[in-house]
Amino acid sequence: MNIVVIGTGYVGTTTALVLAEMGWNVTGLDRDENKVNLLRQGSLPFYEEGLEELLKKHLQSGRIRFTNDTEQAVKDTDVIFICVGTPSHPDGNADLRYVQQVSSDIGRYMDNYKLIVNKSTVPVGTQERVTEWIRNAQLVPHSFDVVSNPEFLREGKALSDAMNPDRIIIGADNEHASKLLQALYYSLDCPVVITTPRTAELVKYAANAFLATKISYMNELAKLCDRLDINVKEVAEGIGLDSRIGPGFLQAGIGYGGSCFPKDVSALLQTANKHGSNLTLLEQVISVNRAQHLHLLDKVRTRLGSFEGKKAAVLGLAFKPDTDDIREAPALRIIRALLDEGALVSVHDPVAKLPSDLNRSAVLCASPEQALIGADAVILCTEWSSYPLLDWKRVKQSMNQPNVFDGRNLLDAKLMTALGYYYQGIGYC
Ligand SMILES: NC(=O)c1ccc[n+]([C@@H]2O[C@H](COP(=O)([O-])OP(=O)(O)OC[C@H]3O[C@@H](n4cnc5c(N)ncnc54)[C@H](O)[C@@H]3O)[C@@H](O)[C@H]2O)c1
Ligand SMILES: O=c1ccn([C@@H]2O[C@H](COP(=O)(O)OP(=O)(O)O[C@H]3O[C@H](CO)[C@@H](O)[C@H](O)[C@H]3O)[C@@H](O)[C@H]2O)c(=O)[nH]1
Repeated sequence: MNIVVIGTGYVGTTTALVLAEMGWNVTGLDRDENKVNLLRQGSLPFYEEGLEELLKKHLQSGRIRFTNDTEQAVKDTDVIFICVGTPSHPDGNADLRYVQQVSSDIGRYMDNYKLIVNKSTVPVGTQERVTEWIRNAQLVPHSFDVVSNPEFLREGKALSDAMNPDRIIIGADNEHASKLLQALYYSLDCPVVITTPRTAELVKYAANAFLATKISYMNELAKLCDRLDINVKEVAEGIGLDSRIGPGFLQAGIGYGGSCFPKDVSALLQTANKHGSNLTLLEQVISVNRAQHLHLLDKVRTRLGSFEGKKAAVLGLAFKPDTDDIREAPALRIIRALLDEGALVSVHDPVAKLPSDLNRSAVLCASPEQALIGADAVILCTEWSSYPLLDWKRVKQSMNQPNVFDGRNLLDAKLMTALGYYYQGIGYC
């Protein structure tokens, strides 16, 4: 069986490699020639542990290839996975232009039956729209099925999440299509939920919105903990041991970012609004998240007085560790606020780079030690595992004032205080 995966971003590349690892012949298709060339040479267009080795392995085994020839790729295949981006419109609705474009391409070029599997995160009703877009673009009628099969991988853990999923959701409107997809996934050992396409589409948004709600809840609780002198990490441990709550996604911090939670929570709200339903809880989840970085900045301001002329060393740019993705990263909000208030900002991240609009106003340093020289405050924004290993005793000598504001509650508060730092986390840590 030949499979084409359209879109070679995080989801497409990971999906293509996992399918190749299962033994299928896979073609990765992207309209971005640079990405296709990089992948052909065995390099990833983004940072993700473990994927490059698998890419090299399957380029060699011949089970994976990359192309930007849509017509040929569609004609040569039996199964097509759609993994293109679904960014936000300014009003929060999902922008489906890439999904529409690939659907039209599929319709135009198909010459026999195809199973089309949508892995992009799309609003309820999109499976029906994709079906219509394909049908409208067909020059000669051919049969096809469109199945909704949302993806749940996390950046930084893409490979292990895709190889060992908690569940597979298959939203199909006929048994033939759902059986075909189940056969493709034969080697994955996890529960499979067979449902309608619309339910599958909602499951994806509902999962992300629920996880975002857990985070905003802990972030609000952390502010209360700061007033009560209670450690929010201990509260998280205490409630997380309740099997009905679970320990995951209870880490308070400077808010969630990334290419998924912010856009998906907004898109779900838009869906609710369009259908006359209120999801007021989610409105609060968003507003808590938008303001969460300000809580840390207030702590810095209280300590330093004003930011004018002060030097802040920001550790971590990426929206989470083990990725170079800076989309909606809380660190960027913090850097922009510091610069607006006259601070000098030095930044370190093991892999992420500054966006072009901050390239001149903030300084990206090659090491955390370099970023800390002359600093009045360290502001830790991403919990990279290398930061606790820094020689904090030594680097203190190079700072102007030994202040550490830990936006991810990563460092050991007692140790930092014993070393002579003024240390503040989120939620009396
Ligand atoms: N990033 C994640 O961790 C993640 C996890 C689960 C689900 N998702 C969802 O999966 C989808 C893809 O996310 P991503 O992060 O991989 O996106 P991405 O933006 O990193 O990659 C999308 C790719 O699609 C390509 N593309 C767009 N239009 C095309 C066309 N007409 N023909 C060929 N290629 C085309 C782009 O060039 C790009 O390389 C989104 O809907 C996202 O919400 C993402
Ligand atoms: O307890 C926590 C857990 C996470 N975060 C933050 O939440 C954001 C998202 O983290 P995470 O969910 O680990 O990363 P993503 O790669 O964005 O993955 C989410 O979004 C993907 C795209 O839809 C889904 O596939 C995944 O299941 C879902 O976890 C990051 O900024 C984290 O710092 C917290 O603040 N506290």
